[in-house]
Amino acid sequence: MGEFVVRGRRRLTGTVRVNGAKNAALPIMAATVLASRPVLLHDVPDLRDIRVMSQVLQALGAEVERRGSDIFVDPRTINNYVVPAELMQEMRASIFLLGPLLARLGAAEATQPGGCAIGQRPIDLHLYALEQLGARICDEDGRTVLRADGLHGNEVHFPFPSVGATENVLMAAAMAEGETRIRNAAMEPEIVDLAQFLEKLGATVRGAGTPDIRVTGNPHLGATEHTIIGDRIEAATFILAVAATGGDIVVQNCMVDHLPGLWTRLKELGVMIEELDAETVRVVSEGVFKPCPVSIATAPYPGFATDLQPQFMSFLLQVPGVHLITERVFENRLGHTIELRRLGAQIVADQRVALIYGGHPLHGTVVTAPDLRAGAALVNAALIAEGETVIRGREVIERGYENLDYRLRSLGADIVAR
Ligand SMILES: CC(=O)N[C@H]1[C@@H](OP(=O)(O)OP(=O)(O)OC[C@H]2O[C@@H](n3ccc(=O)[nH]c3=O)[C@H](O)[C@@H]2O)O[C@H](CO)[C@@H](O)[C@@H]1O
Ligand SMILES: C=C(OP(=O)(O)O)C(=O)O
Repeated sequence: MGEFVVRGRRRLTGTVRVNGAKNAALPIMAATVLASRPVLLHDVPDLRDIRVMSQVLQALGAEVERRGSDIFVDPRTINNYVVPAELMQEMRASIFLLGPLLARLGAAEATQPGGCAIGQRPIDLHLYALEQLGARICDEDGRTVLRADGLHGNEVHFPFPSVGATENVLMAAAMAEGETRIRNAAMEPEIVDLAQFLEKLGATVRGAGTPDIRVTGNPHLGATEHTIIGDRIEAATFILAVAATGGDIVVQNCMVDHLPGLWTRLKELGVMIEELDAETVRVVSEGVFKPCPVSIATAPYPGFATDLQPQFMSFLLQVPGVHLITERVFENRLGHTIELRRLGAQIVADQRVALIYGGHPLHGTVVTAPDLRAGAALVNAALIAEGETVIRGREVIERGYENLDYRLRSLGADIVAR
């Protein structure tokens, strides 16, 4: 198991460019199954999940090649509808293959997906949505098997705006006959990016980014090139790091509109955020805050992103006051509170709610990343802690952050990977 070693209390200065978003790239890579000719994707981060998705596509019969920060996919040779069980276990995003495979080959077969252990994460909404489009679903020895004699547009009404289920049905609907209406759809920027990719392939998608999406399918989707949007969670992780440590950084390829809840809260606390242009921000912070209680609750977009909740908690450790964080999206996403306490953080938590007593000094120790964003939160906390912190489980963090140590070092942090 690899680790990061951080010596904290360094001011961060310089410029960092945000990579393409993992959570936009993964569904778009799955959607290449729908294309009838080769697809070129730009700005795809080189992360383990992306490599696993490439392996899945290859196992299905596609030709996949990384060319620098691009990924080339030739889906013409896809002829297998079974997602290998060992690759399914590697990541949650393998479930994205169900919709595209069903649409293209009339069948899809998969086992339960893996991914971060932050809750039960069932796939019932994915299956419900695909069933509405004509899938027949059965369970065969723990494998979920879907079959369809052609998909047909229909109404899909989600009881909860699941990001992954919205993406899965969007992809299936892009090739289905007729119109699909998705009600209570997820509105995340990654959904909009997927919809734009599907439009470039030849589907008609209206309303992506709102709760009411209409898709008119096209059985003969073509080919395209597409640049993946900047990763809003990665951008915010860097911004919260400098807000807490103090410093002055410029963040490039940062979609200002994609982080609605964060700006107001940071500005209220005295962090200066200057929009240099639509994709570049300058963040200046003293790293010293007046007492100010903060309360946030995570929610689907445009609410406060659950993928930022752990990093925001680390930041609040630097702000004097009693703060409240409520995790509403996943039922088990406060695992970092135990590890943050090892660093001296004063936090009281149950499964969904945490009270953070901010403004107390942190001191370096050995901690373990329980999941991806929790691991990023530990790195950020180590940046403000006195002395040396060892963060075990580097691979877990590198699922979502490419070259994190190198990029933080370039901003002046004392961090090494080993
Ligand atoms: C690869 C990717 O893009 N991952 C993101 C995606 O995950 P993912 O697509 O898995 O997240 P969902 O929006 O589907 O899940 C949200 C909630 O719905 C529940 N649920 C979901 C599907 C289902 O069929 N049944 C069900 O009950 C989940 O258990 C969870 O409690 O959105 C999450 C919420 O913003 C983010 O934290 C993840 O980083
Ligand atoms: C939880 C995440 O990813 P996944 O859904 O792939 O587990 C994440 O990106 O924070």
